[in-house]
Amino acid sequence: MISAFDTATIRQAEYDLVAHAPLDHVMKKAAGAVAETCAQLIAARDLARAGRVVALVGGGDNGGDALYAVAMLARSAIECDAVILHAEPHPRGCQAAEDAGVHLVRPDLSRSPRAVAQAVARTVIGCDVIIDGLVGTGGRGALREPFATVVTLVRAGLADAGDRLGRTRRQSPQTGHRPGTSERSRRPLVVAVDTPSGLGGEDGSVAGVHLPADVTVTMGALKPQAVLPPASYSVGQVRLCDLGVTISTPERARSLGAGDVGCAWSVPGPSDHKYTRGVAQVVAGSTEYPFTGVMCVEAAARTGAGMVRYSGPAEASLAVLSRVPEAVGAPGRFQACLLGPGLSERDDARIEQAGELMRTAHAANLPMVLDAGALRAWRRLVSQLPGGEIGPLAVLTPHAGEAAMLLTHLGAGSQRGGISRAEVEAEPLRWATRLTECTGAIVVLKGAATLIVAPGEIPYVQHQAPAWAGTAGSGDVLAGILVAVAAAAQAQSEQAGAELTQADLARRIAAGVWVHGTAARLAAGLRPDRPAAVDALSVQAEDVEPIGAGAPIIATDIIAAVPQAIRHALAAGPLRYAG
Ligand SMILES: NC(=O)C1=CN([C@@H]2O[C@H](COP(=O)(O)OP(=O)(O)OC[C@H]3O[C@@H](n4cnc5c(N)ncnc54)[C@H](O)[C@@H]3O)[C@@H](O)[C@H]2O)[C@@H](O)CC1
Ligand SMILES: Nc1ncnc2c1ncn2[C@@H]1O[C@H](COP(=O)(O)OP(=O)(O)O)[C@@H](O)[C@H]1O
Repeated sequence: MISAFDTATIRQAEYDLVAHAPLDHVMKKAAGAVAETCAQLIAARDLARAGRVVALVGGGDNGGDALYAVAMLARSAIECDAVILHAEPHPRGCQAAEDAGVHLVRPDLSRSPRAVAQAVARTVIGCDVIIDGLVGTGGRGALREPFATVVTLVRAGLADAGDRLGRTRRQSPQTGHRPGTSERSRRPLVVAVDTPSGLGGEDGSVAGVHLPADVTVTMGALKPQAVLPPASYSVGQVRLCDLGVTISTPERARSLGAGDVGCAWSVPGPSDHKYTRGVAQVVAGSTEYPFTGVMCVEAAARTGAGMVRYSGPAEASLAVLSRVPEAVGAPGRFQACLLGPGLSERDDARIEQAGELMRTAHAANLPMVLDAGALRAWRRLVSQLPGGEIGPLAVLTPHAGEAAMLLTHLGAGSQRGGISRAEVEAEPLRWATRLTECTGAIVVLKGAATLIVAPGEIPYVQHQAPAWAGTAGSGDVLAGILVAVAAAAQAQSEQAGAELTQADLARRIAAGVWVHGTAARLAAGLRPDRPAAVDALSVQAEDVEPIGAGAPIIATDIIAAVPQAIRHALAAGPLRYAG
């Protein structure tokens, strides 16, 4: 499990630690982790020369960390510059850097931000690693000048270097030459100290310009921006420097790892049979989208449902049964239902069928997953329920557009005119939380990072899926996985004679999201574990997964990889013995 805490909480814990330690002891430990990371990245470049590092230094302790880091690197013969961008940089850090032979560059800060930024850009040219020590946890609001212009220019320079690299790579087929790791990683890598400058929001939102990092070496504990989107899309690989802080307050967000999923997963034992493993009922597809049900049903079956029942239009039933002959067309008992993928609002018969199943599930307090068409038909469906309440075991799976539509429909925004998709994408946690408050349901807000939010619970955020997973039908596969997970959870509770709680269901749903993302990784040819080894500083530079790693996939490839993803989770989870 990866846990992120509020920045203010972490700062307080760090202050307590620093107060009882010798002068700059904690800062040197933090700087050591930054230096170690830079040295590893440079070593992986396979250079004939020693390598060059440029630190961008702001006025606080974040800049102090950067200065001590370059001092350490300079002592191991790496060429280092520190660009001082504040009138009063950390004095002992500056002294240490100077003593170690770091070249201190002091642009004239009375000049225009552009002139200062150009001086920075000139220093950065040709370096291997940029250490971002402008602003850390002490940052307040959007970056001020000259930092904003410095960051804008450095970003532009990095993009140009990336383009030049791209052109070189495109030429390689003519020469038959395949670029090696060192050539591929020629663009300077950005190592952020604690947090990329400009990313400071506690909820993952991003205000203004920021400097995206390839690696973020974070101190003490993970800050919200390390896991919450959209900020989390700019932290790169996160490495945690354990300063020995203890934090007793609840997390801001959590992410399940393979071992957690292995623990949460229902596995059949000798006394189990198809009914105790969970029966999933799927209502998907319509005359407009006849084949959506195929993906939902197959995904549910491959996730390990004891049985999958399917209801849909006649032509769709034929398609489902020819692809998954194990599916059952006859109605009957079920432990969880999935309503909505490929459901058209114009298909009254199907909406009526979904409404009937919803009433059955609601009356029996069974989990139900509502996706796509069921979200669009919200008013028609939910108004049929007693009190118009969907209940705590409902799981809503909108993407940002659907979430915006539903929030608008529920009157959740403060502005007239409703909520837009862009607003949800800019503040996904805020809006997923709002949606969960308005409905009382578990909300799975899908995206590159998928949030799983339940009222009053710590949100889960899962980052496993590669961007290749954003392909038509991928959400149908997720919905199929989730209904199987929900059916298994309900069946297990029934066996134990206990009520399935919303918190337990939310955790299992997060595990289902992990399986979807991991299956997509495997299908795309990536290793199952996303290289975000937050508890290790020793991860190699090759482990930094570039954007675009892997290969295109289609949704059915994800289904095929589901069993392998589950196998991986179970192997990482506990050994289970009878009794
Ligand atoms: N607190 C601690 O005990 C420890 C802190 N450490 C480091 O210290 C950092 C926190 O240090 P500080 O509290 O000095 O804060 P920072 O160094 O993060 O930021 C403060 C500086 O940034 C400026 N600033 C704030 N908001 C800005 C904005 N929007 N635009 C431009 N400039 C802005 C301030 O004027 C000030 O100069 C951490 O991120 C971490 O890197 C580590 O050394 C570990 C121990
Ligand atoms: N950039 C991305 N990176 C990772 N996963 C993504 C990305 N974009 C979309 N996804 C995932 O792909 C799925 C798309 O679901 P959805 O939008 O409902 O598609 P469809 O309706 O075609 O099935 C979701 O699980 C989402 O999290």
